[in-house]
Amino acid sequence: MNKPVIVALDVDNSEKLQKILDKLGKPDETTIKVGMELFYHTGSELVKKLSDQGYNIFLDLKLHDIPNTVYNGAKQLARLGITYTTVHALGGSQMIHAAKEGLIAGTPVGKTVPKLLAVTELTSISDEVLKNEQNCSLPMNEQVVSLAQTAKKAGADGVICSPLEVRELREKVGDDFLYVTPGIRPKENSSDDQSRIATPSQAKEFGSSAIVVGRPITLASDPQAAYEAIKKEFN
Ligand SMILES: O=c1ccn([C@@H]2O[C@H](COP(=O)(O)O)[C@@H](O)[C@H]2O)c(=O)[nH]1
Repeated sequence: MNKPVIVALDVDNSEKLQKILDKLGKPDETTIKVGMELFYHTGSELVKKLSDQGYNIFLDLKLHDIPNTVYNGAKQLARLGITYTTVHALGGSQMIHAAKEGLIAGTPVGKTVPKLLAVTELTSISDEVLKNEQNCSLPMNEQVVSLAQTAKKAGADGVICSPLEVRELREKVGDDFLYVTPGIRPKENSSDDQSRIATPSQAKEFGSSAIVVGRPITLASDPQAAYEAIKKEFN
């Protein structure tokens, strides 16, 4: 089976959303990511609607709060028919565990519990920012491994990381864990807010379980051709 290319639908209205969805093919073969922009604009009703249409939904709200608040938030998200959701691993093991428990408690009987992915270091964070702004004494790869180990012990199903870290993560954290990787740029010399980037074929070579791609598809002159090319390169 093909590994998912998750399309990040970072748009601010339903018309733009529909235009992109029309290019992506059958809902039950498509995984879409609803992030802050779309969710804050349209709310949970849209997520339920997309789920009812058959899309696999990655709801990426990156919860990060005290464990009790995250438990109750995750419990609400589990009612929306989503496949994946996210927390920040930096929230700590108790918070990650609370998110998982909230998802279990909120999932309707007979439905599958959404997979919990913990964001390690955002793919926009560079080595310099990690050291000089986060004052982290570990190099990026060790910091990401450490956060992934914490997330796994706390009950997460996987992590969000850069493809550049997946090989080491598979060795040190295991293959029984999901490595979902944004920071995908089809051209190696891209320069934008992403920092730890890789091409779809590098992500495949390094062992990403799934890739998350936004602007290289949504801003392409032909989004359908861009999506198909990325799927081909990753699988
Ligand atoms: O570390 C992270 C965590 C999440 N993201 C999200 O992925 C997409 C990437 O979009 P592009 O347009 O391909 O850069 C975006 O929705 C982010 O919120 C991430 O990039 N890095």
